Amino acid sequence: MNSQSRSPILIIGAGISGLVTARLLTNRGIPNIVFEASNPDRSQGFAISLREWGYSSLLAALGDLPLSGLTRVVAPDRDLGGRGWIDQALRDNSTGDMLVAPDPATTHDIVYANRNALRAWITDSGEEELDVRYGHRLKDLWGDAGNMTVEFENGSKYDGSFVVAADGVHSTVRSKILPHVNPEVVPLVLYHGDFQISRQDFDRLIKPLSGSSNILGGVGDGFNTPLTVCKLTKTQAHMSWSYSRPVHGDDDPLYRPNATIEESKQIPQALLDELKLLNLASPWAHFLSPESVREHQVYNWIIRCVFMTRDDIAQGTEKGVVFIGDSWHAMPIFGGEGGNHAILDSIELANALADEENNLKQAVAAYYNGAWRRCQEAVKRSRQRFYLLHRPIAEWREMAKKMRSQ
Ligand SMILES: Cc1cc2nc3c(=O)[nH]c(=O)nc-3n(C[C@H](O)[C@H](O)[C@H](O)COP(=O)(O)OP(=O)(O)OC[C@H]3O[C@@H](n4cnc5c(N)ncnc54)[C@H](O)[C@@H]3O)c2cc1C
Repeated sequence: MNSQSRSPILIIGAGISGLVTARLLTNRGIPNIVFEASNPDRSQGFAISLREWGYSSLLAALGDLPLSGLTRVVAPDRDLGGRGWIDQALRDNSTGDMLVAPDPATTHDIVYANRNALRAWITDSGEEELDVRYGHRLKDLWGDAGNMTVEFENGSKYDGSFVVAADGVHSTVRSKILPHVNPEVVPLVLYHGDFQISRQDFDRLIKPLSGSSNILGGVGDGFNTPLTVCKLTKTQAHMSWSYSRPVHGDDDPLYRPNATIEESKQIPQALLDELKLLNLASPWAHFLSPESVREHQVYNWIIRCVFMTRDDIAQGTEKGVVFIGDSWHAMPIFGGEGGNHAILDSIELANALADEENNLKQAVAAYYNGAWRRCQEAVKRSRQRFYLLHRPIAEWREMAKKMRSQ
């Protein structure tokens, strides 16, 4: 059978996992179509960390591409010849002193990547163009393995052999076929602010502490305030800050698990009041002051975990669906792993589909057999990392003292 006459695999979602899957299937001549709810010009300016085990696997799967080809396109500091390096150091954000110094053995393990640029790089990493249909928000799906139909809010319908649910933590596919699987809100507070400053200000305020690192890590007494570079040019720095901490008691005004998207974009007075009391040193004090924050584009992330049983997965397979990325294992972002597992899922699924093209259910079972334990362990690790990163400052200082005396 030639690839034109085979029924396509229908991929819902053009995030990291959907695009990597589509790219790898397309490179292997397996027909597929990606459907994405948003428009092509959507912007997700912020960056994510790609770990060595994530980006190396991706480069290998794409045909042993060189790392330099990736960093040249996705590194936030690429315009200045940077490679998206981060030093993984943590500083006391009330003094600027180093608490956890960079470990020379691991400082090249992470590449920081601008999300928009990463999506474009994945899309372009092959000879044949990807078939991505933007403005297609999935409404419903039905059928069984080998014979699926998907319907979109714009009224269009498509037939295909199997559905790949790459539609993220709020997966419509999951809610349709496994409505009992609900994301669990993790009790933590996370605000994120986007802002731009001149290169002069960047060099004066941030660079003396960050050096060439694309993240300036800062921890306080049970809270975190990293400053991160999204894009650095000769004249401008597009930056973001995060402020995170565990939830305080039952009436925490900054914990709003039911906030709508619009509410999440508003800046609560309680946030400004709290930031004022943090006693931050420069440069954090400069960017996290109530006056500055009022000028920033602020977003309150509500962090959710998704957990599925083997039984859920088996039911999904019977209904002609395979899950990848956050749709089946969204995890707290503090491990910096979710996007990397989305990449590995996609690689492993594409390999399995290429090996067992005539038996899709078997291919999907082989994929889950490999991915299951990796993803469950990552969810656990990410939860633990949140608590480690938000420990009391006395513990951080004690740890720093011990490390210095070793
Ligand atoms: C603030 C933040 C920082 C993070 N930092 C890191 C990090 O440093 N390192 C890391 O590895 N991970 C990080 N993560 C996690 C990482 O972003 C996710 O794990 C990753 O994006 C998951 O990819 P995905 O393709 O599964 O889902 P997504 O990236 O969420 O993509 C899902 C896509 O599906 C589309 N979609 C949704 N519903 C529909 C529908 N009904 N019809 C059609 N399309 C639909 C969406 O528009 C979206 O494009 C971070 C997450 C956040 C929120």
